Amino acid sequence: MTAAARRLLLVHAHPDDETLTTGGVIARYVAEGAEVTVVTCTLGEEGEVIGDDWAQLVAGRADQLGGYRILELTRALAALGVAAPRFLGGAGRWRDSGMAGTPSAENPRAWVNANLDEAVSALVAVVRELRPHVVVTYDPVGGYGHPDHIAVHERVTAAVEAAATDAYPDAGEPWATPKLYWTVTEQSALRDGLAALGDLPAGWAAPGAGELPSVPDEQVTTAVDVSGVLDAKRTAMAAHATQVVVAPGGAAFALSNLIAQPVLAEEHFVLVRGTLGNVDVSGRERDLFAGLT
Ligand SMILES: CC(=O)N[C@H]1[C@@H](O[C@@H]2[C@H](O)[C@H](O)[C@@H](O)[C@H](O)[C@H]2O)O[C@H](CO)[C@@H](O)[C@@H]1O
Ligand SMILES: [Zn+2]
Repeated sequence: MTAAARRLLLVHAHPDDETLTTGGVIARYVAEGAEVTVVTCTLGEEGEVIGDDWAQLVAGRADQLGGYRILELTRALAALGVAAPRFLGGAGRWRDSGMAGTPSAENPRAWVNANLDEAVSALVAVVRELRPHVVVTYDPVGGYGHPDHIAVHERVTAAVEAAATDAYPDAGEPWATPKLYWTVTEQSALRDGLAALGDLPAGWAAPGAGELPSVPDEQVTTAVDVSGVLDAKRTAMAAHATQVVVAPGGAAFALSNLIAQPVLAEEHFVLVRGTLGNVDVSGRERDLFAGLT
């Protein structure tokens, strides 16, 4: 398969997720000529805001953060080489549900309250329109347990399966996606990345044991080298300025909780649909499109 023919679809919950866990593969595969589409399911309306400049945009005050995060996402995707954001159901269709246990999950427009059939059929239509060779989404716990991430995992999994059948006949011609992956953080990469961080910026803290999500190394099927595009990934992180701050020197980043996380030179995945392609001596693929002729 030529690089230009390769089609990758990534489905994420909020603006910033695409960069934080898959910004490297987005930039790498765009640079290699693949067709890369990022679909985001909410505008991130319930986010906190780093700094004072845009602090009054939050949900409990002007409630304009979602609109502003469209700009941040546009800038971040530009840094990764993707022309424009794409929101499931159109910008504003579903709202950020907030962290687990917060009242924002009561909002009828919240992603967690979406009509399941409507959400899955919208995802089926995207899959059948784009006919991706590879789809990437979250693992069953949504990475770190955010309700919106868990719902994205469940609905993307259902949609990839349904898209291959004659279900949702109004959503386009069936398409069997060859490979579906979960984006994950490998335990040893996180451990070693944290150990390599030098002094942290004032006010930052190192994570406690187990505070950051990761999976045992043996669960990782695919490790993609993104060392060549880390500057683009850092620029994209910085574009999400209300959500993410990159430490001087670029080795670490933090969200609004100022818990230090390493910027890793590999991004890790678990293949959950499809066949493992050519693997290296460690038994891992090094390419999401491995094995696709
Ligand atoms: C990476 C991600 O999914 N961010 C979400 C998350 O934001 C976190 C949340 O505000 C938490 O309370 C903070 O401690 C943490 O620092 C934030 O990253 O949840 C938000 C609300 O649903 C969402 O907008 C944001 O994109
Ligand atoms: Zn998120």
